[in-house]
Amino acid sequence: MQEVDSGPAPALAPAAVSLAGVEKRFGAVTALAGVSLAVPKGACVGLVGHNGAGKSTLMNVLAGTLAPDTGSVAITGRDVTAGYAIATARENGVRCIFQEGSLCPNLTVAENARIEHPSLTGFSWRTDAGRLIRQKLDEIFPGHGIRPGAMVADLSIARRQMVEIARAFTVTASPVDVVILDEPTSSLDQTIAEQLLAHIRRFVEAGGSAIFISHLLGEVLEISDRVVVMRDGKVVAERPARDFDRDGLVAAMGSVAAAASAAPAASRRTAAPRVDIDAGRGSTVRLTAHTGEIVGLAGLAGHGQTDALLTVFDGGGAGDRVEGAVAFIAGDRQTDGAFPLWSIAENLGISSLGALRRGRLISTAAEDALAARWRERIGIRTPDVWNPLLSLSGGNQQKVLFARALASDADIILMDDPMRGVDVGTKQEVYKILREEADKGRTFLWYTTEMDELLICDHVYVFRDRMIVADLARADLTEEAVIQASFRHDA
Ligand SMILES: Nc1ncnc2c1ncn2[C@@H]1O[C@H](COP(=O)(O)OP(=O)(O)OP(=O)(O)O)[C@@H](O)[C@H]1O
Repeated sequence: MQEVDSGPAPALAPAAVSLAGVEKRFGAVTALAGVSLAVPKGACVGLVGHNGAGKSTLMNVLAGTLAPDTGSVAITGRDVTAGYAIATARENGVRCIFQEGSLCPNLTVAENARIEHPSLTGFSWRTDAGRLIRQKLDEIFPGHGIRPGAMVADLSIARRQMVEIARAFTVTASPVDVVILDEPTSSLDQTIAEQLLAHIRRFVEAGGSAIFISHLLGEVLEISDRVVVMRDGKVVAERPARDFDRDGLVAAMGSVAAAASAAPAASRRTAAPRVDIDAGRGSTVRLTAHTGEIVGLAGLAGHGQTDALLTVFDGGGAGDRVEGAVAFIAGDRQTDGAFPLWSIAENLGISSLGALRRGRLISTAAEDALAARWRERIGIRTPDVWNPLLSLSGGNQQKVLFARALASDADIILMDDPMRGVDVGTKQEVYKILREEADKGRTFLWYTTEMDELLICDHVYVFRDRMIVADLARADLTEEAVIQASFRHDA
């Protein structure tokens, strides 16, 4: 059913930016099959859709980084299609915060800010750029703790994302009228994400326009005035946000509404744990995980969860125990784990080379069969598994990393918040697969920032200041309990 709900007209004044009849093909893939979209002045438009629906492609067209095959772009009613490019977009006040990040790692925060502001010249450009970015960081993320002189490579992913966001809102020569945010909160923890949402609201209330793409539907409903749903390169629904609820959005995206989370099996703690490590800095609680268990790691981002996973990956220290083969699924595929120039099939099979070997060589047929099986099982959207990994949408790349670990013969699977950027329908599939695999005897250690995901776990360790500060049994697991444990309560 491909119907577009009409809803009330978005605005009488010309839209801040609009697209009409935009089509874009990549070889055999039609990423955009005739999309029209108008973003009113002083409004935030939420954009949702399954992985590969065409959201990022649409944003790239608006940002001037991709030329459409057909269709037009207008800014405040003026057709700007001819020769539309990044510079035109910028001059007309359109800024984009890309999913993949665009900062230069070997430059400082201030130097990265200067790249977007060529008007900052003269001896003091570095100080001026530093001041500009610091002011914006202070405004959006009070208490951010980022120095303008810091090298971007030394910043955590969350801080890099904060700089990226702040930079998009800085103004010198050209205005900021329309800001496009493609999954901007995917590496931010909840407190920082809320600071960003509050800033976007202030920005639109002051007359700015925003396009907000996210797979966190609660976030989209909270921030948006209107929501646009895309499916297979088309807009299939568009309504005021208040006319949607979460299930309605999920249905419009073409997925089934979330079922109750998979039930855990009865206690599995009969035998000795498969993982038993000191989780760091004087934790009194050891981190243990048994055969068949899904163990959650919670707490604010950067409080030692990833390091605990890496300790297990390295086999633990003296007095620790890690029994069985281990696989790691990274949350940040740009720095860990993905081989962008390799094919999807090669990326998927790299942890299963033993099983794929025929004689002394890796069998292409076996690699092909493995990739085809997983393409089917978690819906990796591609016409050909031998296409490069980079031809996939962000969420589909993440699915490949996930499939790689599950296809391997690892007993222990470590997950470093890998489900961000994966659409709601696929998430439900993956949760089911996790439980099935745990029932077959695998052990999962899962760092996640999403409460829905913690609820799938058998028990959850909460980290604070690089220590385990709580071990919550499933029965005690509530959002409040996790939040309370995550924050220090100095009386
Ligand atoms: N450079 C490219 N080469 C080939 N195919 C591409 C390229 N960029 C995008 N595609 C394809 O276009 C389609 C739309 O991708 P797009 O990245 O726009 O999806 P998306 O809705 O942003 O997905 P996600 O939620 O996973 O980020 C996908 O099928 C993708 O594989």
